[in-house]
Amino acid sequence: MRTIDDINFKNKRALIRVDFNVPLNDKFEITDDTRIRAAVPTIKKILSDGGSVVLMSHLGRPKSGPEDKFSLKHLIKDLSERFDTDVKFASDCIGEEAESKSSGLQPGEILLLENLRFYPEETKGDEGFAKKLAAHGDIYVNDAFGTAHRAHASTSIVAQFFDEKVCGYVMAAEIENAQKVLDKADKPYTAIMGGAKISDKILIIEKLLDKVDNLIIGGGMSYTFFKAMGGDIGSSLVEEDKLDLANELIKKAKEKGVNLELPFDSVIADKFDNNAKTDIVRNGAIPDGWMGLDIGPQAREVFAKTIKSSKTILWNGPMGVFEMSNFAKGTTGIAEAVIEATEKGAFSLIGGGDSAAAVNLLGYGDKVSYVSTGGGALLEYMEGKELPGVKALED
Ligand SMILES: Nc1ncnc2c1ncn2[C@@H]1O[C@H](COP(=O)(O)OP(=O)(O)OP(=O)(O)O)[C@@H](O)[C@H]1O
Ligand SMILES: O=C(O)[C@H](O)COP(=O)(O)O
Repeated sequence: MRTIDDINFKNKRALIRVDFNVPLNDKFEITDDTRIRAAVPTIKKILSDGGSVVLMSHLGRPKSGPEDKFSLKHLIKDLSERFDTDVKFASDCIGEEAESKSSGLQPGEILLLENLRFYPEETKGDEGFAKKLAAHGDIYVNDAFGTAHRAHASTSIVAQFFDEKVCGYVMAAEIENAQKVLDKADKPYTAIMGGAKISDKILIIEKLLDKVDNLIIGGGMSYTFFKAMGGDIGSSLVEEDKLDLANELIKKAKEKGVNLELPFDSVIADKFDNNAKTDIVRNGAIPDGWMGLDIGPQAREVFAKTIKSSKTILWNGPMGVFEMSNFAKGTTGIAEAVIEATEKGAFSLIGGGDSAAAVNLLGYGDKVSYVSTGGGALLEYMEGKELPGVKALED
C-alpha cells in the first residue's frame, strides 16, 4: 500500500477520510481525543508539503438526517486550536457550499465537512454520493482505520474516482502493529478479552483459540460463561442465547490446549451504582439481587501472573465497569500487569474504544506498545477478514 510519504502534496488538495467518531459529553466537549490526536501527523505532513486538507468523517450513528448532537461542528474549536488556524467548516458534506469552500482552499488551509452519515447514501456505499465527495480533492487519503471495516461511500467506494489514493500514518501504523500480533506473535501469547458484549466478540474469541497460549476472559462477558457452567450469577450481565456457545468455547479451549482463565472472584454490588453496597465473592456463587461489576482480588493476582510471563499481549475490553471508581481496580490492575510485561520486552496491543479509553484515562497510553484507534475494525482484522477501507487503497 502506498502511503502519504510517497507523495508531495504541494498545491494539492488532499481529501482525507478520518475517523473523528469521538465521544462527546452533554456540553459537546470531547471526552477522549485519541482519534483526533492520532490523525494530526498525517494532516501536518500534507500542510507542510504546501498542500491543503479537506477532512471528512462520521460521528455516531444518526438515524434520519442531520441531528445537532451528531454535528462535526462541535470539533471545530478543538481542531482550530490544535492546528493554530481557523479551520473552515461546510455545514453539508456535499453541495454548492461545500464545493465552493473546498475549491477555494489555499495551501495550508483545512476544511472540515459535516457528518457524512447525515446522508443514508454514506452507509449504503452509494456511488453517486461518493463521486460528489470525490470532487473535494485531488488525492484521496484514507486514515480512518477505525472505520476501515465498513464498505461505505467515503471509506471504500470513493477511492475509484482517484488516480492517487494512499493511506495516512494512522492506517499504516495500525496495520503494521496488528500484523505483529497476527503473523508472528512471540510466545507465550496471551489474549485478554473483557467488556460487555459476548456476541460482538465471539468470532474473534474462537479464532484466537488457534493462536494463543492463554485466553483470559473477564468483565461483563465472563458471567455468561459462569452461568453456562451452572453457576449462580445473580443479576450480572448475561447473554442467555450464548450459553451453549460459551460451553462450546470452553470445550474447544481444552481440545486445543489453550489455558482459559476465568476470574475466580468478583466485586459484587447490590445496584449498578458507584455508591452501591459491595462485597467480594467467588464467581458462580453470586447471591440473588447482586451483580458482578469487577473482577475480584484473587482474579487480579492470577491474571497478572499470566500476563507478566507473556511475550505477546492482545487486550480488548475492560475487566469491569471502570467508569465507576469503585469498580475500576480490575482494569487498572490488568493495565499495570500489561505495562510491567511491556517493560520486560513483551509486545502489547490494546484495542477497542473502551479499553483504549480506559488505558488513556489512566495515563498509561504511552507505556504499552500500541493503542489501536480501532474497535470493531481491529477485531475484524484479527479475525483475518479483509477490510474494505484497506482493499480500496490496494485496488
Ligand atoms: N461486569 C460488568 N457489568 C456490566 N458492564 C460491564 C462489566 N464489565 C465491563 N462492563 C462495561 O463494558 C463496557 C465496554 O465493553 P465493550 O465490549 O464495548 O468494550 P470495548 O471493545 O473496549 O469497546 P468498543 O466496543 O467501544 O470498541 C464498559 O462500558 C464497561 O463499563
Ligand atoms: O467507533 C467505531 O468503531 C468506528 O468509528 C466505526 O463506527 P460504527 O461502528 O458506527 O461504524
